[in-house]
Amino acid sequence: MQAMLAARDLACRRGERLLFRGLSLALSRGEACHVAGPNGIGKTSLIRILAGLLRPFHGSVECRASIGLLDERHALDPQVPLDRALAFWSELDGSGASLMAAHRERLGLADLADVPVRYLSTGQRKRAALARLLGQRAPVWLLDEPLNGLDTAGTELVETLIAEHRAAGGACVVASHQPIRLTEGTRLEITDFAA
Ligand SMILES: Nc1ncnc2c1ncn2[C@@H]1O[C@H](COP(=O)(O)OP(=O)(O)OP(=O)(O)O)[C@@H](O)[C@H]1O
Repeated sequence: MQAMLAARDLACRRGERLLFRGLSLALSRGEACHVAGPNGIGKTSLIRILAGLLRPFHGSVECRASIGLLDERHALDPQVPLDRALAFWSELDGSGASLMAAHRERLGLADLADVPVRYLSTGQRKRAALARLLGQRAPVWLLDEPLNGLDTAGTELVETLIAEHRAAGGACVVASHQPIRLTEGTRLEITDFAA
């Protein structure tokens, strides 16, 4: 099967430091990879390279589908109520108001539609970013620390959403220093590629 996302022989340099080298990965439909490693090893840097936001020092990335990126930058207008902040994206993504309302409900945000984004808690903001990710309907998910700020139920929900995404033919890379349940997923330890 042809890979949806393939990275070949990546090296990453930040400032004067070479973080990793010789790193390759390939994901086909339905596959997932947990990128693991301690703080500062280069997980976020790898996600940003895969997303096309950071140029690798060496190597290449090929992606045959659109990417949904979830990271610490939630890109939700802090000044407007949650439903308007999400509507901005659902209009751009063409996913429709009723579908976004269903995503809000699924993420446990139904009662927060009128609350300005700046008043949301850390976990609520993460849930809102996940609602936007669902609305985006991108086949390749790049999730950077998706469990940060989430309670136990939120963690289980993320694991379920990833499983559903894969079952629907999507692929997923998850960078997380926390354990995450990815059925039959692969694990990539960045320390194995430390320069
Ligand atoms: N723009 C930059 N210039 C120089 N160094 C940087 C830059 N951005 C990140 N770094 C350094 O690169 C290293 C890797 O950072 P990165 O955020 O990729 O790590 P991480 O594995 O995601 O860490 P964490 O688990 O703490 O989120 C860190 O030492 C960081 O200080």
